[in-house]
Amino acid sequence: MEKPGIVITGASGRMGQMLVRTVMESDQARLVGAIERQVSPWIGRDLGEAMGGAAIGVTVTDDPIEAIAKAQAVIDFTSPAATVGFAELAAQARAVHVIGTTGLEPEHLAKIKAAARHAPIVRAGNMSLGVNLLVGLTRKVAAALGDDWDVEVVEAHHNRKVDAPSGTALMLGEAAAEGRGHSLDDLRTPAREGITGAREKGTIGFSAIRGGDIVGEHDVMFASAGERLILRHVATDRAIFARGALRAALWGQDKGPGEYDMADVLGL
Ligand SMILES: NC(=O)C1=CN([C@@H]2O[C@H](COP(=O)(O)OP(=O)(O)OC[C@H]3O[C@@H](n4cnc5c(N)ncnc54)[C@H](O)[C@@H]3O)[C@@H](O)[C@H]2O)C=CC1
Ligand SMILES: O=C(O)C1=N[C@H](C(=O)O)C[C@H](O)C1
Repeated sequence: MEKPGIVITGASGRMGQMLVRTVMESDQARLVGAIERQVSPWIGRDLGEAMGGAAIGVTVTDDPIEAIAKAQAVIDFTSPAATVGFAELAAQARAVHVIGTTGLEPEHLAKIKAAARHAPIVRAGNMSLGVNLLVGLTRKVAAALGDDWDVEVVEAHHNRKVDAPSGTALMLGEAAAEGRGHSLDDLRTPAREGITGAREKGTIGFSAIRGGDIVGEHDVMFASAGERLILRHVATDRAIFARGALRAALWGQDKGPGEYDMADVLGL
């Protein structure tokens, strides 16, 4: 059987380039397309050459309809508005859509849900094995410790990141809330600034650091009187996200329409 053909969106981005390398090195998938924005200087160029290497016979395009029509999977780490458009096109092509994009608002999620009626969509704010294990640990620790343990999620990322809190921080916050039998919407504290008043018992707070080339660091802090428990994940290489995304694209090949996450892919 032919290996699944993969299209990478946002191919010139930090994750896009990492995904291209990961798919090219894989013996289980073929790279069949690379999409960028119309304004990108990479449009019309051979992808391998644009990345500073040898030609690979894939031309970067700003025509997602043509590129996605020949794909069995679309791996997409771009922006919320772009991702919604790609979800519709991947659904029309009955291709697996792997979404790593973060910063998605309820209106984007509603459109993604609609697209998932026609094809499988795997979406996660973090595609690494370590973070997805940490999500499960966070749920368990939050359930074991009562709400006299304050939960704070602290994340740090590079200075080009545009959304906060990170998608991972929100996954961890949601897991802590679930452990306490709530949804994050019930327990989330607004960002702190000025005279905020004392901390409300049982709530979940978020802090975001942006600087330099930090790949991604997340702490879930449980703070009580006299002690603190901190669960930590540190990403030092974007390859962990790209490997997870390719794994999701391959896993989705025999799945029916629907919304899935990395816990499904990893069997957690
Ligand atoms: N779920 C996960 O494991 C991870 C998620 N991310 C998320 O992935 C997203 C991208 O992150 P980076 O690669 O660091 O950003 P980036 O800014 O380096 O790359 C994004 C790329 O998407 C392209 N793009 C935007 N709109 C487009 C459109 N309409 N058509 C085609 N291309 C388009 C941009 O030109 C750019 O090249 C962010 O939301 C980030 O939070 C990043 C790392 C891991
Ligand atoms: O933008 C990034 O870089 C990352 N984004 C994801 C997030 O928002 O959590 C995953 C990872 O932390 C890197």
